[in-house]
Amino acid sequence: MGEVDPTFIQDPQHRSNLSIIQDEGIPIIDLSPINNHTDSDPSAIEALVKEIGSACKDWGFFQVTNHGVPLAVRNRIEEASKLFFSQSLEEKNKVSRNEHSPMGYYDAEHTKNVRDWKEVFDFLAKQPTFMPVTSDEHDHRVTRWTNPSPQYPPNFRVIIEEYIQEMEKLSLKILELIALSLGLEAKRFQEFFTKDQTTFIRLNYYPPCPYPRHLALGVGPHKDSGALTILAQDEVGGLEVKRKADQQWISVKPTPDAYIINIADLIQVWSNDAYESVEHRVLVNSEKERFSIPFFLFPAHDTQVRPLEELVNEQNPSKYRPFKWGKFLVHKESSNFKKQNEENLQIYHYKIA
Ligand SMILES: O=C(O)CCC(=O)C(=O)O
Ligand SMILES: [Fe+2]
Repeated sequence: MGEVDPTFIQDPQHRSNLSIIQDEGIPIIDLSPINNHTDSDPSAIEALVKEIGSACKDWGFFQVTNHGVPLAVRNRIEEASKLFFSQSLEEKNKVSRNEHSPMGYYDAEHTKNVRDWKEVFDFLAKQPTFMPVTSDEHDHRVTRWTNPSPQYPPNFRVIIEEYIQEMEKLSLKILELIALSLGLEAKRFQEFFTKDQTTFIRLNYYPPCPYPRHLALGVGPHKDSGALTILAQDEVGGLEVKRKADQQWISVKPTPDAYIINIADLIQVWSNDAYESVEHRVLVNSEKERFSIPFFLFPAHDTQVRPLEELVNEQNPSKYRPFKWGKFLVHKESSNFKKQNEENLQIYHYKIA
């Protein structure tokens, strides 16, 4: 092993404990009641909504099976991702992210000021995507983000776009179930995603890590921004979720062809804290490389975010001041590079004391 690069070293409080807890883990939810169109039995849907509600409340994380996403579409993007990352650094850097275009390849992402042991390739769902230039409320300038055009592997863009379409469909179905579980109309969240979404997809590649496992992390502890995340992980494992019941890190066992869903910051605010965005992280592996693909469902930059009026009343007043999604995101991204002791600082920033 060579010398340890200090930029990868986690603070002692964030280092991974070597004894991994394997319990039954996050709930696995069968979505066949909504995908089985010939007999959509109302009582089966009701039971499903209950299951989703409990999973959101107790864990903020769950896996779904029988989700309707064709396995071939997933196989194609997983294969393409492997081919892309297997290229030389010089080739990958031809589509690297830069100040003007934050999409594309990047190998130096930091979570809370510590470098992650990973490489990523980011790709927008909508092109162009509009974003505020700064987080300053009085700065009304908006910039256009576009996608890079990787030459290898062949049809990379088409394969990614096909996968994004499937993720969009699945995310809307899950949002309907979440809305129903909160006692809202099924399509309540739809309006936030009909126009100018800022959604993007990330291909993650975690190379084998030569450092002692407790020193570095694939991704440091964090909560996801946006409404929800749909994650495809391969069979290697390494994702851990902080269990709400006792704050223990619990590993998320890979389940073939399942997707992992997690509640992100906006559902926390929309639901006025009924459902919370949960911390998670990724361990490094000394022998095996690992691939994962998160789809981050984000609304339009000018979406005004606040607890939904149906969910606030005198007994349960709004816990957040309204804020603009794009400003929040730009603020959060910029502070990812600063040292922070408090998780999810930006949401607290809008919290009414
Ligand atoms: O790779 C994983 O399993 C999770 C990655 C993650 O949490 C993220 O990219 O936000
Ligand atoms: Fe994440």
